[in-house]
Amino acid sequence: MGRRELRPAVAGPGPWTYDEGAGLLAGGQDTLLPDGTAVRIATGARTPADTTAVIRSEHAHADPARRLLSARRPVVTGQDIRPRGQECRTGDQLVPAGTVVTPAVLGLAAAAGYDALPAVPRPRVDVLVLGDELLASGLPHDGLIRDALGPLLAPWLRALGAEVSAPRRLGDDAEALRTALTSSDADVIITTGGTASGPVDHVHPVLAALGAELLVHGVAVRPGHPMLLARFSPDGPHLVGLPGNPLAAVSGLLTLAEPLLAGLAGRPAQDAYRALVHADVPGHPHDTRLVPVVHRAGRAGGRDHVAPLRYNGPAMLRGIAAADGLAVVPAGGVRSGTEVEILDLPWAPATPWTEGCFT
Ligand SMILES: Nc1nc2c(c(=O)[nH]1)N[C@H]1C(S)=C(S)[C@@H](COP(=O)(O)OP(=O)(O)OC[C@H]3O[C@@H](n4cnc5c(N)ncnc54)[C@H](O)[C@@H]3O)O[C@H]1N2
Ligand code: MOO
Repeated sequence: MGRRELRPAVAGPGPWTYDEGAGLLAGGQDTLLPDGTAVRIATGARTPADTTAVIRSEHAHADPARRLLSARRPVVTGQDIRPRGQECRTGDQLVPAGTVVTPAVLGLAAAAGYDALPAVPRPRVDVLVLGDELLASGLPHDGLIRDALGPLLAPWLRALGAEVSAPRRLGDDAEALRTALTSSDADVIITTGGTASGPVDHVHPVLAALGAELLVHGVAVRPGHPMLLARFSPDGPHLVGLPGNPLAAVSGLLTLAEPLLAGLAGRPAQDAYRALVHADVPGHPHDTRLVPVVHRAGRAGGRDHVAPLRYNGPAMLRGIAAADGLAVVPAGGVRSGTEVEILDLPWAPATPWTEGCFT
């Protein structure tokens, strides 16, 4: 009983007699603890009925010769005994319907004894990257550029709760696109590029040939205005056509793909909120602009705000790579000190490395 790791469970006022050979382990049978006795007990083991308290080994003094245990400090009834049902009672609602099953929710469900949970599965997404000019590795050269969207989209879509297959690069090949669309068994197909009306822009012609219903055909947003949403039949699958310009694609990802995925997964879409913008932001003459921003804490009594970032052109990614949100800037632009709506990016607030060269 004198060894450090032992924690005696005691019944009634001390001192208590104990049996050196006895002990209770986690998962053991229920036992009794007569008044005036102690038994060593492992953390997590069920305390015997009538246990008054558990004493930490460092607060107990054992006399092996007399097989007598005493407490070095006052014992409070119930100390170190974790009662049953501390965080919930039978019939309590642990999480409301529609809750995202995070790792913590899974743990809570298991702790409460659930073996299965009714859940809406993650939407499955296929990503098709179009463009003959795209390289999968190495430095851009001879008019060929790196595919920036395959690497960006897959993890971003996973962060939005989707199950994503490895992006496929199809080039500018109408037949390959048609085959990929008709053979996909995903809930959502996301294409990049080919949304315009040039000779190798195959998205619209192929969708028309397949009889897809065009639900969104361009939006009044810059960058990203050629983005589109289509549906192959009333119960899906959906197709989100993202423009090829990388920041235009991000714009469609946040404003079309994200709410669609949330809807398919039975989740509410992102809560809109507004923040003070800390600089004049020029606007488009008639369309809304989405501008990468970073959140900043107000200094010296100033209010928290967002700062717009440079490198925000349709083909650019430096701004968004430093951002933690996109500001929704109405046509005509906003003056410094105006509140604007913010679309959050699905990761932690940006670190201050954006200071200086981006703002
Ligand atoms: N007649 C019109 N032409 C265009 C319009 C329009 O309204 N009418 N809108 C322009 C706008 S705005 C955009 S944005 C582009 C969208 O065109 P596409 O979706 O057909 O995109 P692409 O031509 O394939 O590519 C545009 C640009 O982006 C580069 N790109 C494409 N994919 C990637 C990728 N995976 N990684 C990096 N860069 C990529 C591509 O090389 C082009 O430079 O249409 C305008 N035209
Ligand atoms: O959508 Mo485009 O990116 O506005 O150039």
